[in-house]
Amino acid sequence: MAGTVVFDLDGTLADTSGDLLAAANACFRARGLGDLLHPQDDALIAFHGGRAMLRAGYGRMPGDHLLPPGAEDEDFARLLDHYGAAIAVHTRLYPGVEDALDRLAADGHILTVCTNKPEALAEALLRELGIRDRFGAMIGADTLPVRKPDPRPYQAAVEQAGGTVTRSFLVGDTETDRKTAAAAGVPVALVSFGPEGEAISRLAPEALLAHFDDLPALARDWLD
Ligand SMILES: O=C(O)COP(=O)(O)O
Ligand SMILES: [Mg+2]
Repeated sequence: MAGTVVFDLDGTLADTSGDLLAAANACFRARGLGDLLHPQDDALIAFHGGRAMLRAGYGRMPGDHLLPPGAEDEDFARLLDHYGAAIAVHTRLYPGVEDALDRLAADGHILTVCTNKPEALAEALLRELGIRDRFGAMIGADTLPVRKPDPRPYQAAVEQAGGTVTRSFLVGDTETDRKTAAAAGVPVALVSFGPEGEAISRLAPEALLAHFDDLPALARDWLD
């Protein structure tokens, strides 16, 4: 019997770090701070989301630089504008994603997305990457009043795609994903091809995913 495979987006299906970091750096430049984040070395920060990037950059400002009140909210809005205007310039699917999605679908599994990216941006990116139609549903950060690690977006992603939570698992890349799966009572496979490599095992996922080629066998193990 088949089941449902739930995918995180940033850092899991696609390396979005280049475009995310470019959007954050545009905000810092607008404040005369220059590029505070490094387009390659800061991928791990990018995968923790827009506000995480802004806070990391602010932490690197010269000691005498003071931000006006409300700067983070203002910059976050600016970041989303920049990002939406250049969402798939550097962004690429990780190796083997499309083959793995083909094989999972051929094995009868339902595929769905649960991301903490705002829904409109996630929709746009999945379309740009040519994979939106592979997924039965897509729940973003603002689709529901709550976001991951609350289990409800996960549950909605499974149920809107026609699946059952008890026969599902999450593929993700961060502690947020680890906590979401635990809250939903399902296993998580964390990718070990990201910036943290195998050190991601510190989060004690039920499995590490070293390459998308390994996912169909894992799905058979866990869901059949
Ligand atoms: O934008 C974020 O906060 C992270 O997005 P993700 O949940 O797809 O990794
Ligand atoms: Mg992620």
